[in-house]
Amino acid sequence: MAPDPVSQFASWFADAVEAGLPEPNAMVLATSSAGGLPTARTVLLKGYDQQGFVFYTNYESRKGRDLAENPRACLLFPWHPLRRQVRVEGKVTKLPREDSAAYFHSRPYGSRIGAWASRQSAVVRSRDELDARFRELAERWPEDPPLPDFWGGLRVVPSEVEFWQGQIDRMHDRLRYRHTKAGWTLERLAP
Ligand SMILES: Cc1cc2nc3c(=O)[nH]c(=O)nc-3n(C[C@H](O)[C@H](O)[C@H](O)COP(=O)(O)O)c2cc1C
Ligand SMILES: Cc1ncc(COP(=O)(O)O)c(C=O)c1O
Repeated sequence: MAPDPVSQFASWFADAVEAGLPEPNAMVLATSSAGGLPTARTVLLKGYDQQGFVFYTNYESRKGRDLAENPRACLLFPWHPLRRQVRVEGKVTKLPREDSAAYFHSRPYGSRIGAWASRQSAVVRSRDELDARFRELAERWPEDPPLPDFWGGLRVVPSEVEFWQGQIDRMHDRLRYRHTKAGWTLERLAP
């Protein structure tokens, strides 16, 4: 195992890509409201480094509202064909606007209009209404829509990262990194 979880993640992520897993960067993001109600959904990992794990979303979506009132999250990478999973826990911070803008402008035009057209997680009357909103916004910005102020990146800053490897007889390997004042400590957990 690597001395820190991000280096170890890099190695397992490379294995997931190499193995040809569909959407190896898909991860389940769990959040909870201030009242303690948990929810989970899939998002795409768009970057990671020693600072943490980054994804992009609508800040006013259900997950966005959860994270505004309770900025803690758990990420789960379900790499079943490799008999592996990785779980990341930590605090969540917003990306600087310039970083969100750089990513937003790298997205296909339609996805950028889509971000504007979708009040993510709100109830919509019909598919037609959604499509009309898309067309209206595409007319407003025939090219280069700006970054919406309600959209951008979030970073999960890891405090614990667990690497799980399936083994025979359900005697799996579970190795957990925990951030302490002294740096990262690595512990083995019972399967
Ligand atoms: C494979 C996959 C990847 C997804 N990636 C994202 C993403 O990166 N960002 C995002 O906002 N929603 C993404 N979604 C949609 C979310 O799962 C979810 O439906 C949406 O963000 C609204 O979630 P919420 O109402 O809990 O906030 C993805 C869905 C799937 C199935
Ligand atoms: C609503 C939504 N936002 C953001 C993303 C992130 O990916 P991309 O920036 O590649 O569209 C996805 C991916 O499925 C998505 O469904």
